[in-house]
Amino acid sequence: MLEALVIGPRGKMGRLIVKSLDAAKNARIAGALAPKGAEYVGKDVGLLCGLGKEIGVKVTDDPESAVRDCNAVIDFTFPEVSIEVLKYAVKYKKALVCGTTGFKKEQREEFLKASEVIPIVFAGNTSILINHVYRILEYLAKNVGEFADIDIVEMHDRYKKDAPSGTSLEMREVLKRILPEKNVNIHSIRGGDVPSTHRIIFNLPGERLELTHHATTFQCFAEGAVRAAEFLLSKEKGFYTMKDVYGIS
Ligand SMILES: NC(=O)C1=CN([C@@H]2O[C@H](COP(=O)(O)OP(=O)(O)OC[C@H]3O[C@@H](n4cnc5c(N)ncnc54)[C@H](OP(=O)(O)O)[C@@H]3O)[C@@H](O)[C@H]2O)C=CC1
Ligand SMILES: O=C(O)C1=N[C@H](C(=O)O)C[C@H](O)C1
Repeated sequence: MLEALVIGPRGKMGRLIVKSLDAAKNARIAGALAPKGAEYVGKDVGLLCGLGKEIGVKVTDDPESAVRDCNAVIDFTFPEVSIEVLKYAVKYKKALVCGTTGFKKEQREEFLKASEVIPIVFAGNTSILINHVYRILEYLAKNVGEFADIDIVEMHDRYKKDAPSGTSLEMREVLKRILPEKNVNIHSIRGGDVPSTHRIIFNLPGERLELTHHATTFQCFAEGAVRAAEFLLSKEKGFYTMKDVYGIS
C-alpha cells in the first residue's frame, strides 16, 4: 500500500495530490511537509487541503520524521526545496516522485546520482497524453524533422515561476536526441489563468502541422503523480520517467 508524504500541501499541486491520494484505493496520506515555521503547521491535512474532513494526519515542518514515516515522497515544489527533499529520501531510502521544474543541469544530475540508491520518477509532466505526445514527436522527428522548422509554444498562468516550462524542455530533448543539430525554439507566454498549453509546430514548405495539448485542470498531473508513486513501490532503485509508469514503449 502506498503511504505517501506530500511536500508543500498548500501548493496548487500539493492540494490536488492530497485529494488524489484520498480518492485512491490503495493509498494513504502518511504526512505533509510544509516550510519551516509555516502558520498551518499542526493543522489537519484533510482540512487544509479542502477534503472537507479530518484525516488524522497533521502538517509538519520536520523533514526527518516526515520522510522516515512514509514509503514514497511526492514533491512538486521548487528546485532548492526538491534538492533538500532528495537528500532525506536518500538518507531514509524512500521512493521519490519529483514533478518540480526549473532545475539547473547540475541539480538534475543529483537526481541521476541518487537513483543509484533509491527509485525515482523524475517528470516535468505527469499527464498521460503529454507522455504520448513525446512518442509522437519521436516519430515526426525521425520522419520529417530533417526538412521541418520546429517551434514549441507554451502558455501558462501568470503565477508560474519558471520559463521555459519543464515540458517544453523535455519536448526539445526528445527532438534533439534524434536531430542533434536542429534549432528548436521555445516561445513562453505567461498570463491569466491558463493552466497549461503546449503546441509543437512543424513547418514545411506549403504545409504545417500543429500538435497541441491543453491541460484543462491540474488534476491530470496530480493523478499521474500518484500513479508514479504506486509504480515505484515495486522498485528498489533506478531512474524512471512517466513513459515507464504509463508503459509507453
Ligand atoms: N510535473 C508536472 O506534471 C507538473 C509540475 N509542476 C511543477 O510543480 C512545481 C510546483 O507548482 P505549483 O504547485 O503550481 O506551485 P505552488 O507555488 O502553488 O506550490 C509550491 C509549494 O511549495 C511549498 N514549499 C516552499 N518551500 C517549502 C519547503 N521548504 N518545504 C515544503 N514545502 C515548501 C510552498 O509552501 P507555502 O504554500 O507554505 O508557501 C507551496 O505550497 C513547479 O515547479 C511546477 O512547474 C506543476 C504542475 C504539473
Ligand atoms: O503549471 C505548471 O507549473 C506546470 N508545470 C509543468 C511544466 O513546467 O511543464 C507541467 C505543466 O505544464 C504545468
